[in-house]
Amino acid sequence: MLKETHNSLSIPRILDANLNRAREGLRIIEEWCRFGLENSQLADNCKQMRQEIARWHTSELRIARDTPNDPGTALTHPQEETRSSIDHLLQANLCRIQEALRVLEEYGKLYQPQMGIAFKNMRYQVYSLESNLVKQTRYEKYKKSPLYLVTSPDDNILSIVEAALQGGLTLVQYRDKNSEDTIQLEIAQKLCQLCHKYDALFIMNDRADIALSVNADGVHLGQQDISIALARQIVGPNRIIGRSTTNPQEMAKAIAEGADYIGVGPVYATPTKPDKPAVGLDYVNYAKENSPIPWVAIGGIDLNNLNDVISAGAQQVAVVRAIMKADNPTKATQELLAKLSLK
Ligand SMILES: Cc1ncc(COP(=O)(O)OP(=O)(O)O)c(N)n1
Ligand SMILES: Cc1ncsc1CCOP(=O)(O)O
Ligand SMILES: [Mg+2]
Repeated sequence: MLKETHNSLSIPRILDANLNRAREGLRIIEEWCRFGLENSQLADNCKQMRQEIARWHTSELRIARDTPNDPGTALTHPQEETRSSIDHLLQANLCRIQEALRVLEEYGKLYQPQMGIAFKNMRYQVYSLESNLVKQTRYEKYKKSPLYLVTSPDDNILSIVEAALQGGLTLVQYRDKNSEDTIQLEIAQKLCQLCHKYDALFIMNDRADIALSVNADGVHLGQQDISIALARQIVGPNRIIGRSTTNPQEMAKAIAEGADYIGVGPVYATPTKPDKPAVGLDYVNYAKENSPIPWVAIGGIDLNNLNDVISAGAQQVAVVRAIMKADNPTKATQELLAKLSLK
């Protein structure tokens, strides 16, 4: 099977080690797809790839293994011993799989030409798996966030948002209708890093370009903002796109255009958006009955009326003043979350 010029055991050992590495990495990703995301299609993709790898892992390659004499077994990097989050764990293992597949592609060419081709194809499959996984992981996190903070301009914006994150907030939108682009970019960058430090999602209001440049998790667009199709071109396939809606027609259009979630409101009239009339609880109830995608109630919501919004069917709510103007944003967040968790 081996070409004459490569009849030592070096190449079978390289192939054996990397077949193992790729399989192990895929198994780690598969477990997250299955138990974390409960996504059987992604889990099945991983399984199919593991099975294909197993078919290449013949006894000829396995018997070349010589673990006691492998100088690499004792080598670990401190980064391999710490994983700060699921995202980090997934990233590290996807990287490991891709490296292993590249080794299999290159050294596989010396073993059997078809092996190089097979592992090149698999490398592309893993790129697309990675892309799906990033989106799904983000989207699951979005769906599990009952409370959504939309910011208002404040000199202490970072410390207010951090206080809310300490209270358990997992979803933040940066909304700033007046600052210059350079200021928005700087604040967005800082907020995005802060949110990610707390394992929370960061969404940029209005500006797909800023969302992309700061590596935000998504962008929120209103009826007057750019189209979802254009935003998708700008932010790519893996970021979340939200669209504001005030009635069933706007809801149907946003869904048809591919929004990942919709805003429903303003439920109550609000000084934060004074020119926008309230849509009332009937539209909240309509969303509960009719929206096939996640939706978030927004506008004038606070601790006093939250139960009414929940009773109308809301499972996710967005607030500005209830946190940004609270005396104690950590406590306000905890109180809002406590009510939402009783729903
Ligand atoms: C979650 C959420 N819902 C609605 C809005 C409002 O968006 P839009 O209608 O574009 O108005 P502005 O916020 O841009 O003034 C939102 N930002 N977030
Ligand atoms: C941005 C936005 N979109 C609809 S209502 C609203 C503002 C909500 O602010 P508040 O929670 O302070 O009423
Ligand atoms: Mg807008």
